[in-house]
Amino acid sequence: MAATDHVDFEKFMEGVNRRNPHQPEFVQAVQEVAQDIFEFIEDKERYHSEQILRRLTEPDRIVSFRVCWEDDKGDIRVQRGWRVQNNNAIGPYKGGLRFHPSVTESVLKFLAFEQTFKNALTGLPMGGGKGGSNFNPKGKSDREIMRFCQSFMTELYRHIGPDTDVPAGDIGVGSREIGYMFGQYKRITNHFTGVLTGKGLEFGGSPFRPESTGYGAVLFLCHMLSHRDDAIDGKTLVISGAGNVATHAAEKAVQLGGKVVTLSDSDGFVYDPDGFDQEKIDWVRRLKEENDGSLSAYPEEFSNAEFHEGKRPWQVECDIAMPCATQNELCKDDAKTLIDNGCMAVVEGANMPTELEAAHVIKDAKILFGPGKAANAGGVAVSGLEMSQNSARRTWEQVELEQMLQDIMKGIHERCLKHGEQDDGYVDYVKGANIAGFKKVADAMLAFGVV
Ligand SMILES: NC(=O)C1=CN([C@@H]2O[C@H](COP(=O)(O)OP(=O)(O)OC[C@H]3O[C@@H](n4cnc5c(N)ncnc54)[C@H](O)[C@@H]3O)[C@@H](O)[C@H]2O)C=CC1
Ligand SMILES: O=C(O)CCC(=O)C(=O)O
Repeated sequence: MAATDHVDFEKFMEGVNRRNPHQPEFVQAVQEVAQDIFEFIEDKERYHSEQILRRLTEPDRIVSFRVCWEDDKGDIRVQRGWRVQNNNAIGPYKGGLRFHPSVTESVLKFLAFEQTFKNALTGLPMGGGKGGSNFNPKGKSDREIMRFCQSFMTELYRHIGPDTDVPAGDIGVGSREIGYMFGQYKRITNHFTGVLTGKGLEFGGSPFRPESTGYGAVLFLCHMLSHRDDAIDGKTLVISGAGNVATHAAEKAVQLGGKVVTLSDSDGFVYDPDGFDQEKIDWVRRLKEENDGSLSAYPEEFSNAEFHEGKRPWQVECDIAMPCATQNELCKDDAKTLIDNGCMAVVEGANMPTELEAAHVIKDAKILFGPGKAANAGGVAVSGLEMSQNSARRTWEQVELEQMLQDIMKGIHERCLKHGEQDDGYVDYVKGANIAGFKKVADAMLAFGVV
């Protein structure tokens, strides 16, 4: 095929839309990546003739299954479960499981697609996958969670394995759920093996996995700032979310001299003008982990703070915004408000928290923009290290893992610079991450021929 005969970006996206009806999140994720890839492969014939991007937008396989469980009243409940195995060109499928009522096939396909590039960016040998269920853990008893996890794994176990596919946690799936699922896997298969990451330390988990996503995102932010001869010390941060990623991002930012003034959940956001310190962050963590509570209770405990019901925190003045809750939580108007208020950096702790139009506003303003697939890759990176520890049947110390995470985040930043630095000195981190992630996976696919 001559270079001029290539399918162009618009035609390509028409095809993606046609083949994936009613899957807006997946189409959005593909569009965000494909824009940059089309520019990169313009003069690279093999990527076109071998249809690499077309192949990458068709998951290797999607498994969908019924999850039946019994609630505490004895009623039978039926949920849907999925595992999307997107691409294993550079290693076993790897990526989290999400339990949330908003989970659909589209959401999991977008997450698995993103995960493929993210995992490549870490430099570790991991392919991309994602899974989960529309099960809502909110308000469920511990026994109900256990029965659901066991039922979920009773089907999932036949599709995963330490060299095949290694799931982990995501929204609604923490160490408790991983424990229940690992227990069931072991019981069914009689294998004690590294088939899940994020496990408890007593049974093969890695120190530092809980901290790694949030800490890694702040380390990535620090690299972005230092590339501009700046630092986090003294900066005000607005963070959304109150879960694993948000609270650990807040903790690391505070340790490094930042002032974090918000956290949020699905009920609204807390503004604390005095800033969150370790005691307040621990309180939020306990509220969420032990009591499944709402942040609306925060001002009763810390009197200077305000709770803003049903709102997101992007109106609050800040130097740095870190969306760490969920997808599409920062829209075009939010982006404009942040920029008007003098925000100098948006760094994504969550996966695709920024709507496409908002991302364009941020890029056009030429402020720093750290995409999730680079900024939040520290979590899956330490999961990759947990896989290595399990294979070698050993455990590294926390200090060793912290050092490895630092090196990995530095490497990801360098890979983004390599492909994202523009002639005027502006670094397009989105483009840099997309191209660096794509190139590694694409070159492996080329080596395999047409499969
Ligand atoms: N846990 C991990 O290691 C990694 C997580 N991520 C991403 O980070 C984000 C957060 O995940 P985790 O902290 O692990 O989950 P989590 O379950 O610990 O916390 C999620 C938080 O987001 C809030 N939230 C959920 N839906 C919301 C909505 N519609 N509006 C406002 N708030 C909402 C919840 O209230 C909760 O505070 C997700 O996008 C996830 O995919 C990315 C990389 C790794
Ligand atoms: O640690 C893992 O494998 C899961 C991480 C994840 O789901 C993510 O990076 O979004």
